[in-house]
Amino acid sequence: TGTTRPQRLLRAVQERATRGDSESVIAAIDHFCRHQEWAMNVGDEKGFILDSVVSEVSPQTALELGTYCGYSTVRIARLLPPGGHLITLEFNPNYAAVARQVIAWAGLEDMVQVVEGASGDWIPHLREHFGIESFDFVFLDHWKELYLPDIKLLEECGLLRKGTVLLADNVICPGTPDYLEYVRKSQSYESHYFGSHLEYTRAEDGLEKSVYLG
Ligand SMILES: Cc1ccc(Cc2cc(O)c(O)c(C(=O)NC/C=C/[C@H]3O[C@@H](n4cnc5c(N)ncnc54)[C@H](O)[C@@H]3O)c2)cc1
Ligand SMILES: [Mg+2]
Repeated sequence: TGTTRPQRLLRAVQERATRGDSESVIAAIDHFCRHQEWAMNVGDEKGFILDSVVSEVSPQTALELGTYCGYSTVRIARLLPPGGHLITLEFNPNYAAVARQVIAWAGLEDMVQVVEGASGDWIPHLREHFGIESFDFVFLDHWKELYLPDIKLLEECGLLRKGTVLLADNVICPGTPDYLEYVRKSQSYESHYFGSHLEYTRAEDGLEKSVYLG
């Protein structure tokens, strides 16, 4: 029983990145994924688009669905404004354990809450548990067939407000057809597609930014 890929990714961060330097943590993960082992992080090319949307929204409250190793968690948290906070949901305890260490290595543990459990179970309890009124920004990067049910649940729980920005990874590859159709057809969303590539490859992929209109 050797190590898992997330554990090897964490070791690469601890060996190559400088504690407290989130840019070096991001660079260490991208290097690991390009030169050692591909992993399903949003990556540097789509990460640049993620950065620009997060900077534009400058969210006080942010939610991420699917932490995995914490790469996009670090990308988002490093750009939060003073007082900003990111809740990230991850149901695999092994991934959550690695992500917590990656986030801590980047020195961002005070801005981030890694919550272990399934999004469908947790979303109805976020308000009472974390005192969240609504989210300014939501990043979707978990199982692709859960994107649609989970934003519908966020709507039903009143956790979206006029202007909440949703950003969804992988809308082309692996693809999220039912989610795309919904946000592009619904009168409640204003959607825009940012074309890019599947992380660390030349395959087409992209991010869909959808603003909730209430
Ligand atoms: C055909 C094909 C295969 C793979 C790819 C490549 C490719 C590229 C990508 O950027 C991808 O994001 C993916 C992808 O499958 N991502 C799924 C990501 C899951 C993470 O989220 C966690 N999780 C899953 N459901 C939940 C849930 N309810 N509540 C909380 N956490 C959840 C899991 O525990 C994982 O931490 C795949 C491209 C094409
Ligand atoms: Mg993804």
